[in-house]
Amino acid sequence: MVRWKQADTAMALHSEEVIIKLLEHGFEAYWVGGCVRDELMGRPVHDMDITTSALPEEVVSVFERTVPTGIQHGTVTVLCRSYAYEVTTYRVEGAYENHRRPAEVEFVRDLKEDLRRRDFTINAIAKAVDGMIVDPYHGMEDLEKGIVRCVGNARSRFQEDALRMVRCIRFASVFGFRIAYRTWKGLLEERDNISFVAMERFRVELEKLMEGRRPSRGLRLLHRSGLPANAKIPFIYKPDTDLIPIVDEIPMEQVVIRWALLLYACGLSAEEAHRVLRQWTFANIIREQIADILSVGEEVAALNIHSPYKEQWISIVLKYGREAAERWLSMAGYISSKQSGVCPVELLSNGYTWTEEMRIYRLSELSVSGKDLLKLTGRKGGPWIGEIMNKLLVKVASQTLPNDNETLIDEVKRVISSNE
Ligand SMILES: Nc1ccn([C@@H]2O[C@H](COP(=O)(O)OP(=O)(O)OP(=O)(O)O)[C@@H](O)[C@H]2O)c(=O)n1
Repeated sequence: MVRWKQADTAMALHSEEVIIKLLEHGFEAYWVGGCVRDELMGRPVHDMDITTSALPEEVVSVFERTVPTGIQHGTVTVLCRSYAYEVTTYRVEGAYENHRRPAEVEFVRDLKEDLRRRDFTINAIAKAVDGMIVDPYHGMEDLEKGIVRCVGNARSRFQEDALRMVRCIRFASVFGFRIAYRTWKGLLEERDNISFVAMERFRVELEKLMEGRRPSRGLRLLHRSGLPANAKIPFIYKPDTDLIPIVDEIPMEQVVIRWALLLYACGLSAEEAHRVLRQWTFANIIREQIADILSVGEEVAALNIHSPYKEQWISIVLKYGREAAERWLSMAGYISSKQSGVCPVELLSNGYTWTEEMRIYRLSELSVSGKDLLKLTGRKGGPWIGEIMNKLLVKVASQTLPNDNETLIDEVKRVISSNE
């Protein structure tokens, strides 16, 4: 059994079962692509792709549970226990349609030919079930030197699939690799074809780039490549702001804050950020999470220095939620190391504690209700109830008032009589 240090043990074990079964039926089969690359680099392996000499229908006949994912392009998904493996037949690719996918593929029986049609040398390494590495295009050497290099002619590789140009920059950025001269040259020569790539595919690469080690480098490379302009994507990157390098300092797990900081550094308001993120085809939920962080910042910028800071902060927390508020505090902390004035010092040092100390978040948690207010005042219902209840919520949440019925009724009386 081959030991995979970077892969989930069960995932590796079952993928090996798949390979062995293909071998038992007289076919060749290897692990290939990202899993081999990531294992060699000591990076976590997320999925394990298999390449085989078996034709798609032969793969289907060998396994009990398969899904014909992209059978005309040679890919069958093999289900083994709770794992799914993409098993792709050795192939070379015919003419490409719109620089996106080959109109037809030709299945071949030689692994080296299959590896030759792959994008980069570091992705063109195969691993056999006995652990032997097949690396005809010297991907291991490029891994060691830290180089992203196309297999063979760069222009041809980029013509086949224009997304590979963005992948090239993504790999360079995430791995901290440099791009081979001819590969970069080929990219610049082919960059117009990026317009054939769907925004969703571009965005997925952008997301991976932002989750990587040094997003600022990838953003700079993207800017220099001219790809975003050709893809007609609203690329908001500003090379001259000294805030962008801070994006790299934010932990990868907090990628939402990285995005918010990038958009902030490029001068976008929450509303503009929302629009750009929609054009980039981000899911609603992520879009809102990012824009909410910026909204918190906008509300902080508008705080009234003559009113109690704590209560004003708590009302922002209540409006956008604790997560967005704390994310903004974190982002403001990073920015403050480079730029003053983004957040009042009092808030920067106390914001987390104030937020942590909140005991209630919702009107329903107050010990008075709208009905109590109606009974107490004898007035007709209307928006005034919501206004008073919200004031009470802010005061209780920020611990200016205790959450007991008697105190809150007194406060209501005071507010009404003073017409606040
Ligand atoms: N445009 C592409 C996409 C993929 N590949 C080949 O298919 C493999 C698997 O592709 P994919 O799973 O999309 O990416 P990974 O290389 O595995 O990288 P990651 O998981 O980091 O996206 C790649 O390694 C590469 O050999 C390619 O040649 N051209």
